[in-house]
Amino acid sequence: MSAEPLLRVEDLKTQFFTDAGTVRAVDGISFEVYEGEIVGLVGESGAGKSVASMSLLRLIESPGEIVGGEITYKGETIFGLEEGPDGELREREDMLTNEEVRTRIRGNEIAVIFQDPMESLNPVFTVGSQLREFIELNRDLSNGAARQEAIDMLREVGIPDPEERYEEYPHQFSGGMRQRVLIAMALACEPSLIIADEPTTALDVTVEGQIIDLVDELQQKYDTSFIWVTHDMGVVAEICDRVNVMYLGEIVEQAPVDELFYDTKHPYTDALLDSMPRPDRTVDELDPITGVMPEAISPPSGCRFHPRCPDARKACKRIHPENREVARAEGYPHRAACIKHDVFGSDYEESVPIENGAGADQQTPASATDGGRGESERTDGGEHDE
Ligand SMILES: Nc1ncnc2c1ncn2[C@@H]1O[C@H](COP(=O)(O)OP(=O)(O)OP(=O)(O)O)[C@@H](O)[C@H]1O
Ligand code: NI
Repeated sequence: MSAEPLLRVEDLKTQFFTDAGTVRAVDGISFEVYEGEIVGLVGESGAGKSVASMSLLRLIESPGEIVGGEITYKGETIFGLEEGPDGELREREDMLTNEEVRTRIRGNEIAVIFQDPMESLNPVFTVGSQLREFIELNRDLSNGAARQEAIDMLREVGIPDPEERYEEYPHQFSGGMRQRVLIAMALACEPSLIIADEPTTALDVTVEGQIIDLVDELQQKYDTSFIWVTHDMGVVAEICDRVNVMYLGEIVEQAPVDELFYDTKHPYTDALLDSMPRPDRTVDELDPITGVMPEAISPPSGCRFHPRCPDARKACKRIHPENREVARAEGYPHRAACIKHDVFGSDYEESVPIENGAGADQQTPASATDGGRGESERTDGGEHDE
């Protein structure tokens, strides 16, 4: 593990101010991406994975806003706040301007691949011309040189007959082929980091496997770092070096991938793993995670997972744990936000178990159970605006 991470995210908070209330979509997440590694962001739908990804490139639009935290990329401040003379938070002086993020960072340094290639490809232009124009704009190449580069890139990502396919339109490509084009586009400017938001979710399993193999191969060749967003633990196992598990806007566990699978420290990760089909288990043995994830608008008190957690005790309703280092593996921290671990020094052991599962009310919002989130204790002792 090299000294300085490529990307450092600290206590990032992104909220949406809606008529129904404030959606705390990303609620204080911290993680790093080192050079050449593939870091997973995994969790159920609504966990905040996409909002977190978009925040990294400052692509959040109104009514959404990054309200706190710090994003540092290669020593530059993509986002950072400081306290002004009047005590109000303001953007830090060294924070990159919108213009700088747009021209210097997006595409050139950090590229994004989205789930639906049709959102990123224009149906009325040929695939080749779009790729060529993108390369021309970003790399200062002549039209002819950019065209050749585009064809080479199409070949590189495994598009057969790239000269002919260059002249075709996006609808003439299959889903998997379109996703390959987006990978070519992401790689075209040789970025140091690619954020891939569920890029294989819409594909069938065989094609998904092919795309994952391709990314693995390209990653080794170019040494590009990736943030890989997915809800699929199988994909995580295939591709990630380290993993962040998200639940309701928070990272609840973070570890190198083998460590996460074989020495799981958070009950939510356990539940995700149990709900995943595996070769050593039959379908009947699959345990769906009980209950549904509550809304990010009114998260439960204490540990946000406690209403669905098989290990939950009364203390879990009260204490809101931060993601704290509970072990080390392969030179990296293994962090978990669960007070059953000794490092939290909580009264978990003496606390009475809560009935979850059959018969128990899974979805009781905080307000109905424990007087609301306002009464949660934080384990980090820091000040929190709850
Ligand atoms: N524009 C918006 N306005 C209001 N709320 C939003 C907006 N975009 C996202 N959210 C909310 O933010 C939370 C996190 O959403 P996000 O899309 O990041 O989840 P996700 O983990 O990417 O889920 P999925 O797997 O379905 O893509 C959700 O509660 C969602 O409803
Ligand atoms: Ni998403």
